[in-house]
Amino acid sequence: MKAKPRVKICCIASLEEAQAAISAGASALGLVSAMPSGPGVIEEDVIAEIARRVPPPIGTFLLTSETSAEAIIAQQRRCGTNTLQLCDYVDASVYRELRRELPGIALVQVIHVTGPESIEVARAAAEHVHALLLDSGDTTLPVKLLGGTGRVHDWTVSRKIRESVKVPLFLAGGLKADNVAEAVAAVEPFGLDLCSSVRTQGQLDVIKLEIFFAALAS
Ligand SMILES: O=C(O)c1ccccc1NCC(=O)[C@H](O)[C@H](O)COP(=O)(O)O
Repeated sequence: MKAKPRVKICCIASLEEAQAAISAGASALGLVSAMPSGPGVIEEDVIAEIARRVPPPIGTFLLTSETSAEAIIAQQRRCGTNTLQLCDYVDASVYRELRRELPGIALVQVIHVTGPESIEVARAAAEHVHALLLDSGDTTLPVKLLGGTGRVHDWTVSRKIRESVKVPLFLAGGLKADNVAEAVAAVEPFGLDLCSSVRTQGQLDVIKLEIFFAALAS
């Protein structure tokens, strides 16, 4: 029997939400720093507090929209998370600088799956990072959409990406109890990432979390 994918609960807004997500079964937490758009942004001092208090081996992902090595390194040092999630695209030289300056910090590149052209983007990024996260944003809009869209993308493209890269892959974008089984069957990702579907009026909803984890387990 195949192992179930790990679950990352994103848009965590407080220590209480972090503890609720971990109790429900999350392996990793997403902590969203300044973004051009989206509902899940929190202050860096809150991110730092959560990162400090969460027990190992839970992944603490700092979501950043920064694209320069200098800015990303400074932000990771302020926040102290064990993982960096790059929500926008960066130059290859940035990955090299991050690896040199932040040894031990895992790098996860978000690929916004807009169509078959995303396969080559994913292949190139996979050479430099520890994992990819496939999401439904769009970096070409006048105000970039870098996540938290609640929208599903084309999972047949995601599947092709999974088959083209050697690094573990997280699937994100509109995942919920009703579609998680189909998503897992279609893509067979290492991990799942979700935000909107487990919230009610912006707050993490423990009942929705339970329903999601039960659907994944069934
Ligand atoms: O939620 C935000 O404000 C956000 C903004 C920009 C980048 C990422 C953001 N959210 C975190 C995530 O990565 C989401 O978990 C991911 O996009 C899936 O979200 P959803 O489709 O709502 O489940």
